[in-house]
Amino acid sequence: MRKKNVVLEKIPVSGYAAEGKALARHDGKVIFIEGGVVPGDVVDIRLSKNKKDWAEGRAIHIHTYSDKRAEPFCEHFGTCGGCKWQMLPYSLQLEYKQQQVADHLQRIGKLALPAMDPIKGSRHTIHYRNKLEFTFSNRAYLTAEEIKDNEGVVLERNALGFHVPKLFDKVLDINTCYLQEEPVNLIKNTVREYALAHGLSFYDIRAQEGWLRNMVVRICTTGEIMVNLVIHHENKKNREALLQHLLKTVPAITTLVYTINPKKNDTIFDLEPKVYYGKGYVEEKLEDFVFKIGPKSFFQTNTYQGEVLYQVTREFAGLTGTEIVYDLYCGTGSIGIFVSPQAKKIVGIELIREAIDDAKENAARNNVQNAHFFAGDVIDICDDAFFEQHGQPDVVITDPPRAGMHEKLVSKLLQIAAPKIVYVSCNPATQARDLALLDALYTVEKVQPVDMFPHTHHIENVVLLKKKLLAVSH
Ligand SMILES: C[S@@+](CC[C@H](N)C(=O)[O-])C[C@H]1O[C@@H](n2cnc3c(N)ncnc32)[C@H](O)[C@@H]1O
Repeated sequence: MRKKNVVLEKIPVSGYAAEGKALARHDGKVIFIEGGVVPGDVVDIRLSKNKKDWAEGRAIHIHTYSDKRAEPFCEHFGTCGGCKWQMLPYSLQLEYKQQQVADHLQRIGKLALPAMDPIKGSRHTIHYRNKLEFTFSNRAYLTAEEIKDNEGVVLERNALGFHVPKLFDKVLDINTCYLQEEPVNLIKNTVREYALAHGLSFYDIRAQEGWLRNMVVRICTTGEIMVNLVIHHENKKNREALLQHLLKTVPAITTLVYTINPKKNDTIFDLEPKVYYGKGYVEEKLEDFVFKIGPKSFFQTNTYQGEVLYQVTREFAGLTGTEIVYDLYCGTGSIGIFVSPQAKKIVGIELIREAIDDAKENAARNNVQNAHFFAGDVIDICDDAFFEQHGQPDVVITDPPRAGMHEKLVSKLLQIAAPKIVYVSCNPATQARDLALLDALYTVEKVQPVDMFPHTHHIENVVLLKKKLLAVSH
């Protein structure tokens, strides 16, 4: 019998597998390990799954620390769910990500790979995000040490920070976060201190009550800053006092909005943010294109690497000005708009209607006249009549969500048989699965991973597919 809850002792960690889990081999099995370990560490692992060929578990003790380790820079490392790879030097993070992409394409996709260029690392390894969402909670997460060191002391249980992984009702109070540039920490700490000093209630997710719920901060490379404060119900006096105090303390804020959310869930997409100060949106730049980002708009969260990603996509598309380009899963149309000067026509398709409204507005703001955007499910929209009406694509750019492309869309792409497909993916595993299906008609010509999220295991990967020259039998 293969027992669970077995502890394997003194196992050397050898590498990384998917989803940021570390990897070891023992007794003919592959062991996937959680718990922030690094290749070169020697660890004890408590197994939670134990199958014939593989097992899964958590490192419970480190006997020997790898000489590959780096010193984590954040005081919240280990508890916070973000930046989980701080214990790895950035050069090694990139090496493992590159390896992951190659492994997925070869193992899942069973593909012969062209020589891969090295992953494009991020110019900024901290302060690279333009958007963060902080959560207010009256159930602060306290570490075992905090509880032990403060015996008999009543600890502050109101927190403004991030959800702790796997604990839906616990929020880690964040002091300094390195994901966004200043003055974002000043904004967060100003709001928290004011709320505590004035007895404003922090949300209780279990009881579904409390006034302050979330705060979303966007900081752009243009210098513009937007804060969206999400409150449970209107309280004009408290709201105005808090927002005025915030503006006075942080005059760099260019627009301040608030959203009233009395619902059980946190999504604000079905709510109307109200502008308290400024124009109600911010503007972000990618090369010479300017994008309007409202409180509900989607935009690549790492602007610097978003630009690099789009440059790779444009280079792979190899446009000459004569091509009809389909931009599938186009979001707010940013890829299509970015490549539009080099194309004859852009056809963008996206499920979310509001994103398509933004795409149209962004096209108009940038004086792009050859881009056309359509709201709906790619599977429903991409039928023969649609291609007939808008033209057969010379290049298809596809950028699906983590789940990858629907099989029906893959079949349609095989039927349409555009000369080139540029596949942008935030999940190399589903990308590899889709590429295996496309292999019937396409060859992988180029592979370029781009690191959008330093200190995390997340990988973005761009693949250029070219239609095979199939032998014609007479
Ligand atoms: C990874 S994002 C791509 C965004 C965009 N290309 C960009 O660079 O900003 C994936 C997009 O696919 C959209 N989406 C998801 N399922 C879809 C579907 N079935 N049909 C059309 N769009 C879909 C999502 O709303 C999301 O905007």
